[in-house]
Amino acid sequence: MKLFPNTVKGVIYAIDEIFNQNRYADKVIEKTLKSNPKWGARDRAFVAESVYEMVRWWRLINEVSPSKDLYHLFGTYWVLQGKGLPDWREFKALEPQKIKAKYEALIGNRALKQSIPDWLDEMGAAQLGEKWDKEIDTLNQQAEVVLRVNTLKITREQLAKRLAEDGIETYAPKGYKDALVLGKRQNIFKNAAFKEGLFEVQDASSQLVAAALDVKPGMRVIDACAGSGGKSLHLAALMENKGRILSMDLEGWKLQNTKLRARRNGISIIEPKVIEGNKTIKRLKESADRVLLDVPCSGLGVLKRNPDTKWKLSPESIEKVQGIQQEIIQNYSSMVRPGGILVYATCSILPSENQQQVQKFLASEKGKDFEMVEDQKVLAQESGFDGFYIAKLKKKGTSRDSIE
Ligand SMILES: C[S@@+](CC[C@H](N)C(=O)[O-])C[C@H]1O[C@@H](n2cnc3c(N)ncnc32)[C@H](O)[C@@H]1O
Repeated sequence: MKLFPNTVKGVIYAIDEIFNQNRYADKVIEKTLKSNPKWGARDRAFVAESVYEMVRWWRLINEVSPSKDLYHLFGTYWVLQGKGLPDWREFKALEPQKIKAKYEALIGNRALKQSIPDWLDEMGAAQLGEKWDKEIDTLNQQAEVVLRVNTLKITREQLAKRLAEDGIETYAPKGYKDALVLGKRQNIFKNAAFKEGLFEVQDASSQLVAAALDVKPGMRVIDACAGSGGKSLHLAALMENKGRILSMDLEGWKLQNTKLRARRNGISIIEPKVIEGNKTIKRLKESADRVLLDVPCSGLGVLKRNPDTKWKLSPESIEKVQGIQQEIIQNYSSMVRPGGILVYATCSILPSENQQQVQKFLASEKGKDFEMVEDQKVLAQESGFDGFYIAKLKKKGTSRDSIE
């Protein structure tokens, strides 16, 4: 593959913004692509992919590169990809053989070779034991692009056919009834089928969350950490757009996105509600047949698509989010009616954010009203998709599902 000075310059600019100005990788890439409208599809793909991969392998590249010069770091990344360097002045000081030898000498140092902080390697090994080695290796691979078919508007077969007519090949992964995986990475948001609300982009593991709630048309459902509404939209489709979904979050701007997405999806049963403290929760006591707690988490299960997470996390930030998770399950579980179902989910692979939180809740005063139905510990190495945790709990008492 040939390198071009202007796109490499774009990559260097983006890396500088991310690591020296502390900006988010996805936002920086979006801005870089926007300010270079003349780049073609291949140039854009090259820039986006190179930036994400350099972010992913940042620690390793820095270890192996002869200096911190951004062109040297890019060149080192390029050599580690097994590619040849052009005869540019910026790459003169780089010796590919030396770079490769330095890389080979890292054998046995997992944190460096997998390009993660030491503390994360220690935490992963302590919590996942022998599964950690393969898990971090899998989480360092590129994510596939997965669509969730909006079954309110189209079937999976029909959507696959429609996309194939546009030259977009997909396959239907086994065990995920509404999912389609793209054969090749591309910007699918540009496709007319997206604008018509025929699908959303949502990882296959994430699609297991709404499915775990076992919703029926007509139910009253609360999605208490709804964010921009990924799971709310899925729930609405499973409910055939009948019943009521209260999509709640602390952040109003995220719920605005939920509203826009619901409109595109042809959904009318979603009602956004900003949480204004405990009184909002208290007012909804025992009001829902189903409550989803898709709680904030470390995001360690989705490192494939958000590689910069590992540079932003710390042991302290993980401990802090664990406190919030326990607070949410303790307080928000009160909204489930007797006989109803509570689902606790994270996109983390750490037991301390997952089963240990649920066990702590079940052993507490408020948890005494609940029993575990089942939980799914979805590791990336086993699923082939993101890492997730999904626990389904039932509130004791007689079920009186409010199907209208
Ligand atoms: C994992 S994200 C949710 C993703 C979303 N469910 C989706 O499928 O797109 C967690 C969300 O919890 C929200 N959050 C954080 N603390 C909260 C709290 N105490 N109560 C409710 N929501 C909270 C965050 O704003 C964030 O949107």
